[in-house]
Amino acid sequence: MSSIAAVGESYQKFNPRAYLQNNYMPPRADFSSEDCVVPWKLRCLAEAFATGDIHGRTLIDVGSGPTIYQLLSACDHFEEIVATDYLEVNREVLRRWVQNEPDGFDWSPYIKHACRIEGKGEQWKEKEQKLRGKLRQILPIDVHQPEPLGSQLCQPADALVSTFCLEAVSPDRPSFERALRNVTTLLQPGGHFLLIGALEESFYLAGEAKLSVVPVSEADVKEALRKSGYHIHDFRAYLMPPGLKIGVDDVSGVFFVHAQKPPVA
Ligand SMILES: C[S@@+](CC[C@H](N)C(=O)[O-])C[C@H]1O[C@@H](n2cnc3c(N)ncnc32)[C@H](O)[C@@H]1O
Ligand SMILES: O=S(=O)(c1ccc2c(c1)CN[C@@H](CF)C2)N1CCSCC1
Repeated sequence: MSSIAAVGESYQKFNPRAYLQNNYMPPRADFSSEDCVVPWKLRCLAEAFATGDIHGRTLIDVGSGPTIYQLLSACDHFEEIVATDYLEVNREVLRRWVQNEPDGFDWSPYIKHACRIEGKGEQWKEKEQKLRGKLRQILPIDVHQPEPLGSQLCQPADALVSTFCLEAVSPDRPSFERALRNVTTLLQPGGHFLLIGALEESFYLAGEAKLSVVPVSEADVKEALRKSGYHIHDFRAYLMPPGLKIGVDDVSGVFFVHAQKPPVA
């Protein structure tokens, strides 16, 4: 079995509820200070969209998983948001959230925080409904394919978002770089890419699944973006406090990148 096939096999045991528990619920998900990692991530995304430079008809989220926090500040700037994931179990979690099913994950702390830092006086229920209205497609994706969305992509997107995906699905640095090159085909020339990921992480848990992660440094991420032709507008890193290392992963830090695909030469 190829190493990429082995990654796909390992994801068959991925448990969305356990993943959400490990990473998006207290005590790890702490909003008590702007210096905590979750407020830091939301602020990175809010500030990127607040520039007014990132807008258009369609934004694609690559490897959405069972989460929507990464789309909260995007929804005012795009007509349509496309969520994607490799696993049907995750796409079903997202569909149930969009349909406001009773067993959905409570994203309200994230939505309230996004409204607060955006400072537009938007009510959180208003933003929640707005995002539900914009999330019109939830598609299968495989970033290891040259055409990650297969024949489902009618035209390249105006922007991409991707959070904790590429390094978590790539067995090594070359496949990480290839995956980035593959997803870049989903983006219009001149389009913007907001990428969040784990620094120097080698594994994470999601229920029975123990997933391997290719450890990447800041330099590795910048090199991969350079090889795919991107201009980096902003690169930030967050050093994980020791208290947040509780055994569900060995992440050392988190990176945020705002990059732009060159316009057609
Ligand atoms: C660590 S989770 C990230 C989820 C979410 N974006 C977040 O910020 O928490 C990685 C996601 O990548 C998805 N995935 C696994 N293999 C993939 C592949 N070949 N192509 C695209 N996504 C994949 C998994 O199903 C999972 O939802
Ligand atoms: O936002 S995080 O930095 C975060 C959020 C998600 C993930 C990681 C980290 C690291 N492992 C990833 C596996 F790919 C998933 N965070 C980690 C500390 S507690 C709150 C969640």
